[in-house]
Amino acid sequence: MMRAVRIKGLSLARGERTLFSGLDLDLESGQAAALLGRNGAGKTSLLRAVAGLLRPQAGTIAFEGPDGAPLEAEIARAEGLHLAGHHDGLKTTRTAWEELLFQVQWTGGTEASARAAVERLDLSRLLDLEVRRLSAGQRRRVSLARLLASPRSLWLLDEPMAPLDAAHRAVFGEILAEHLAGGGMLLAAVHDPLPIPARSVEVGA
Ligand SMILES: Nc1ncnc2c1ncn2[C@@H]1O[C@H](COP(=O)(O)OP(=O)(O)OP(=O)(O)O)[C@@H](O)[C@H]1O
Repeated sequence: MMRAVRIKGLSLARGERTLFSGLDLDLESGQAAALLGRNGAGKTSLLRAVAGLLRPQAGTIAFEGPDGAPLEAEIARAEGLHLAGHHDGLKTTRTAWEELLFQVQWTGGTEASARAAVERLDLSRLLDLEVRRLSAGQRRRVSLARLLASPRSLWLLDEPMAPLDAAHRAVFGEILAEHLAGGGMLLAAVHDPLPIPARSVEVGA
């Protein structure tokens, strides 16, 4: 199980432009960090770099298991983290249930865990609808259900609450608190405060 992420001296660039450099961030089991910064500062890019989808210009991103044992980055990423972004990666022509089940099974969860997540995120009435017919908030709840249904230590979330209504923000806050209490970690790009205690990390120049 992943117990820590250590980012040292990280620089990221898009095209010719350096977004930020020299970023250090340690995240350990049970901790949350809120990535703050203006539009275009590089918060999404940082999440993608941690997920292994964007190669750093400089610096390192390392993952640790129990007792500080280093984890091989490729395995840590494949088995230890979830990335949920703006583009939620849901296939729009599948029904909500087909898509959720596919994603949950792909990431190591079970049908039973998917059903439990459906209950928790109040998705039962939406399951037969094609993803393209869901509202932004409903779609986001489908993608958050995946996090619940296939347990992974590190959640990388890009403005997770933006499309959620007040009631579902409250549920989401409880889910985050449980994830951290169970030893999980959270790195979230946000413009509004997270509904749980989190360290603030300013991204960008
Ligand atoms: N595929 C890409 N190719 C080139 N530039 C990109 C690409 N994706 C993003 N960028 C640029 O990288 C910069 C950082 O984008 P990023 O999405 O990481 O910012 P952000 O801090 O998450 O912003 P926001 O608060 O608006 O979500 C932006 O200027 C953006 O235009």
